[in-house]
Amino acid sequence: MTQDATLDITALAHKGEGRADTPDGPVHVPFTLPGETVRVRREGARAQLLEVVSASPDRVEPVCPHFGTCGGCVLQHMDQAAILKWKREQVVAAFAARGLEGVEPLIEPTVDAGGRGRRRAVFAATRAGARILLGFHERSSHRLVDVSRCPVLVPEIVDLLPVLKTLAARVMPRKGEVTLTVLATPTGADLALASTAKVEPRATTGLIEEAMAAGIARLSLNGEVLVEARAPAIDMGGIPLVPPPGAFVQATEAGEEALAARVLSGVGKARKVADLFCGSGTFALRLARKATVRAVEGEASALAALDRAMRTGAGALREIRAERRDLFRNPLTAVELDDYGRGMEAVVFDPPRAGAEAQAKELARSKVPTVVAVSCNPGTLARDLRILVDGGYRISSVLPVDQFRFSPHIEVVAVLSRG
Ligand SMILES: C[S@@+](CC[C@H](N)C(=O)[O-])C[C@H]1O[C@@H](n2cnc3c(N)ncnc32)[C@H](O)[C@@H]1O
Repeated sequence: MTQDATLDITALAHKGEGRADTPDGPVHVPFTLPGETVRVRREGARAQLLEVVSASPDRVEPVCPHFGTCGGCVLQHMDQAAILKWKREQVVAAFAARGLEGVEPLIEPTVDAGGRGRRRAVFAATRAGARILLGFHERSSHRLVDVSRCPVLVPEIVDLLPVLKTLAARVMPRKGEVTLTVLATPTGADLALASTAKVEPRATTGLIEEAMAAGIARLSLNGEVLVEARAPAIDMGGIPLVPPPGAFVQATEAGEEALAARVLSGVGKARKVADLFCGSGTFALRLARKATVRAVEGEASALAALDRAMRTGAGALREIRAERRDLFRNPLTAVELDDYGRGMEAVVFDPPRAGAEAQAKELARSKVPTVVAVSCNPGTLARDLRILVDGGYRISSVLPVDQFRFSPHIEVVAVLSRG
């Protein structure tokens, strides 16, 4: 049952939605801010904003015409300095929930790492009658918002939007969507298409010609490279890396620099380092300039890319021993990490959102002097740090990094040591 109401927003919940605390429980209202009084249409624990009756001083004009419908951004109505402060508070709250309150003074101000914009984007495209829609899904919906501009992406990707639409049309299934993963690189875009459509050889030729005419560096379809006009290489601390099609890379260059700088300073003078969940070597390739590195990762294609980058940078790098391993089921054990006194001097881990609980338990039993934890999820990070602290580690610094402007996401690097 819907019902119109006037509510006072008391907090910004972790998904970036305003929250009103009412006698019958919390109500979440997207696009509102703490301190605001708002008129809403309420349905149970959620409500739709109708009018801001009294606005927060942190309220600003959104920069994008798609804001409000497009599910890509949730916080364009909030001043950037206030967003950075709120993101730090999310880390503080996650740590406090695990009994790590004493760490609060060590949590630094959030680094604004939006830089020139996100260099990697994942779009969906679908057919709507005679038109192709390309963009992001509406919030909590399968409907697509057809995006013509986007302030969070680097301009090179925005300029490609019309071409992406025509390329998507060529591989559009009768029903459903095409997924387009785009990475902007200095040599041109790396475009990875995923589609369930059966694509005839003639259509593939047209696809390749059109992509080449648009200056796309590499084009792949369902994981298979169709054409590579130029290697889509990105710089990893001076070493060129060609990531696998559609693979994970840090969202912004500025974000990667901020995370990598803290990883390197956290590791310090350690000369034997493990980089766990290493991907294609964002940290390993930088660490290997001064240390021998054991790089562990679950994805074979990421390790193959790391291997090629290692060979390219051979003269500048020490040994990187790369290993494919499922670190959830089979973490590096305390015995392996310590290797009877000849083991790791530092361990870096950067897991997916689920965190690295099994690995943290092994580290907690080890004698590794320094651990650097990188995370995109403060909740699982706090859980893993609790395990490390209970195992005798001391947290020495915590750096929140914001590379997802206007979103509730936050990355964190925590440095720990044991005496
Ligand atoms: C957040 S990414 C970090 C990658 C890398 N550190 C970087 O900055 O580019 C997480 C990585 O963990 C890997 N991964 C996910 N589950 C894994 C598992 N169970 N075992 C090992 N690696 C895993 C993913 O393939 C991905 O490369």
